[in-house]
Amino acid sequence: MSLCLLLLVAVVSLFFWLYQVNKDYYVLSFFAPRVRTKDGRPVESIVPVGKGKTIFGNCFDLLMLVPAESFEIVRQRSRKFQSSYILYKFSTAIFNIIDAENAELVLNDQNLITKGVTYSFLHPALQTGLLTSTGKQKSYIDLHVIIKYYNFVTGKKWHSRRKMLTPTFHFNILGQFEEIFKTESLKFVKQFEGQSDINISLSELIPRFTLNSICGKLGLKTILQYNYTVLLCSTETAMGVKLDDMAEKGDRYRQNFAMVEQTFIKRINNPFFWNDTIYKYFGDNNDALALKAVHDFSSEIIAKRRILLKDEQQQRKNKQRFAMLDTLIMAEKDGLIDHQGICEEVDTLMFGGFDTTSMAITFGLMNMSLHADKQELCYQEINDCIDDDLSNLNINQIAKLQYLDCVIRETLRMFPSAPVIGRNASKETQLANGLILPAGSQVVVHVFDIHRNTKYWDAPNEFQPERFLPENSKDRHIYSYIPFSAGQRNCIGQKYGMLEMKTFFIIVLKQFKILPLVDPKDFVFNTGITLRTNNNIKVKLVKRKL
Ligand code: HEM
Repeated sequence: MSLCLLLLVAVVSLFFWLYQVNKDYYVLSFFAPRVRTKDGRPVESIVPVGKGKTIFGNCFDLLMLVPAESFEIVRQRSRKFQSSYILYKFSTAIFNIIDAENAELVLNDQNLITKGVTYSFLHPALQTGLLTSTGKQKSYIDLHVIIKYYNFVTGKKWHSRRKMLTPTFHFNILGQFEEIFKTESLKFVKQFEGQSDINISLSELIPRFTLNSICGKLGLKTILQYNYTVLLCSTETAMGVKLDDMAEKGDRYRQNFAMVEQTFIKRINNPFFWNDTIYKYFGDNNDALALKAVHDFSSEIIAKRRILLKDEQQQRKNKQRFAMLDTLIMAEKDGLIDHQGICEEVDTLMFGGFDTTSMAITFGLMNMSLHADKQELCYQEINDCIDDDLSNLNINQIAKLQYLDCVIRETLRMFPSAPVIGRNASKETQLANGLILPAGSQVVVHVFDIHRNTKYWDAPNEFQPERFLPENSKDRHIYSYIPFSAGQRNCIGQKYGMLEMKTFFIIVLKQFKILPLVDPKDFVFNTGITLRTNNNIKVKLVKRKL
């Protein structure tokens, strides 16, 4: 009897303790520390808190979903809440941002420059290069969870790498790379020589162009000279000249990176797999071979560039090209970076540089195909500014193409290559809206939703490049448009990417009219590292009469 009483007291005490603890921690969501407010108001008076599918908060909302379903669920939440919102997932509070005001707060907060916990899923592929690093790495097991956070304290590593690489993206330096973009774009159109019209699969062809361009920027122009294989959508027949050894490796690199991305998505959707150890033993992680292939490709690039650089240094009188990889190799000589560091930056720049621009070019060509009138405006503007022999195709002339700029911007608004940006609150962070995010909270900026938020954009699903004309953008919140992110961790390659895309469009539009072959209404988007669709995006190129 007395034992029963004792047990009852113990159970009641336990429940009472859990009840008390639950005020500060979402107990059933594996003790997620709760977001608080500065003045003690309920959090819900500032932002809504999403109810989960189970009693475990939002832990299992995305479990077992395919990437297309998880992409749609996130969009549904935005439509439902119509404002930024909080979720509780597996011992973490997640502040989801879908408005410009909160995006501004977060992207400019010094406490929020550390990347989100999910970026650590990219560490096997990219290690801690510029995109994923912040500073000195310290991992710890939170008392009440088994999630490993990457809490970067000093910011030293990221700062020094950013400082090292920023000069290679300087506007004056970019001008020198215009030649690579021009050469690669001309190679792209040359493969269609002699054909009056052709259906092409952009999803296949464009990534080859952008991977080749970034390898050029890394300093590999001379070893990645190859002809493209033309993939005819109708027959899927490979036509053209045999790819050389390096080109095949480039294709394999892309395929292998796609496998690495699959792992990333699997881990995002299943909170148990956020823990490296659990994933190692219970996840079907069969991406070791893919990772090896990805790293072998970049290692080969580095090794080849080391040899080329040695030869070039002996030959060249004055430094003409400031290749990115050269900068890293030089810094290695000065003891500022080691071979491992060079590898992680090369992996990061290749990853950051080819997939983002290839998605933007793909959607850009598709948009032009669907809007003949806008395409014609671009074509007229290009003809007015750029001579047919491309002799004046340079950075200054390109800067005059205002409408083309609007078309690219509008494409990146509708289809942001990086649809999500994630941050980790390295310590307790108070936001100007009154919210207090506990240390370890995750912040997810949904760029896709901000770009389609009706608060800033009329008819957001319509392609209207004119929105970006200066007279139409002056009253718009700056953070309502953040395809390249903003603040300290903004995209280092944005000017490079814009120049590459513009050069490509100029050369393609000068020679071809672009006709539609797909309807975006049929598109099914997927959760991914970059914006993904299940659909093969195609257009028809019709030779212009000169
Ligand atoms: C359409 C083209 C591009 C888009 C839309 C884009 C978008 C972005 C975004 C949104 C971020 C922030 C990511 C985050 O905070 O998680 C970012 C960062 C970054 N991007 Fe880009 N990017 C593009 C092109 C490029 C190119 C061409 C390169 C390299 C040649 C590049 C290299 C990087 C790097 C290294 C970072 C990390 C910067 C840092 O944290 O200091 N990106 N990019």
